[in-house]
Amino acid sequence: MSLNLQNYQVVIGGRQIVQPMALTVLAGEVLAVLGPNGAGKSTFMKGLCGLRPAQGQAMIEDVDLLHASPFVRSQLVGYVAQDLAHLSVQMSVFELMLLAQSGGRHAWRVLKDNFAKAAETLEILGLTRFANLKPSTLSGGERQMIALALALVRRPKLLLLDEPTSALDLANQLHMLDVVQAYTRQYNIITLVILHDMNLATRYASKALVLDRGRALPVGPCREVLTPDMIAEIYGVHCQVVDVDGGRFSAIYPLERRVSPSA
Ligand SMILES: Nc1ncnc2c1ncn2[C@@H]1O[C@H](COP(=O)(O)OP(=O)(O)OP(=O)(O)O)[C@@H](O)[C@H]1O
Repeated sequence: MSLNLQNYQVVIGGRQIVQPMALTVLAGEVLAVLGPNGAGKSTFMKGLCGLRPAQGQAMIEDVDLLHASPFVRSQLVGYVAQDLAHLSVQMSVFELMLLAQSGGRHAWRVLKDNFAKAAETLEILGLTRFANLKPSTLSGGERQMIALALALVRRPKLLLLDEPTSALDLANQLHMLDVVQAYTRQYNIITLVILHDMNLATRYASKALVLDRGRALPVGPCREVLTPDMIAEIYGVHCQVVDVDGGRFSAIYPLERRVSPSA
């Protein structure tokens, strides 16, 4: 299984937000999506799950996501948005975990295995203690973890995460991305994750896609893409890359801003 984008682009109100691009991501891979503020990362991702008017082709398992029905798309794609306002409902986390498995059907019945999947997913993420609480009573970071659980409980083939760690403390950033990486490998799915933190990207993603004003730079392994030269050119920041823990990790350390950022 793979995700194949051909001539994929997003135009909104006559403005080309994502320029025509091609991309292949293989099953079991985590692809980090990076780029400056306003580069088009969220729009790129929303186009794949039908929330923005994308053109071209986005094939997964012989289905073109751009022409699939919302129900078919919901069976294939799990999406965690940046804005989690939709979690402010008068339902408990466990009820939402059951609802998430309905795939958007109007006539919805709770199936026997829906309960087991909901409980198991909360357990994997260490969220069982929140099952009977309403998301509105949880912290921003806890809600981000719940949003991931709601995406995973539907066993997606394509997992799309828009800055999933933005509200998480250091331990939970690692916990969330450990789970995402392990889940991606274990279930052989495809994960695209928007991250601003390049160190998290190099640690958890096998490849990186950098968007610059809607234009996709060539995709490759994080260490080959996230170089000081690229960061200086695209972000206007002078960085040093250092090996950490005997080369097990590489860390990108910003030294100084070279030019004023555009956003
Ligand atoms: N619905 C919309 N209508 C018109 N323009 C939009 C819409 N959504 C996004 N844009 C524009 O598209 C550009 C890219 O926005 P997008 O949110 O995709 O960027 P991003 O890379 O995710 O940014 P950030 O890192 O700040 O979240 C911005 O200039 C934004 O104003």
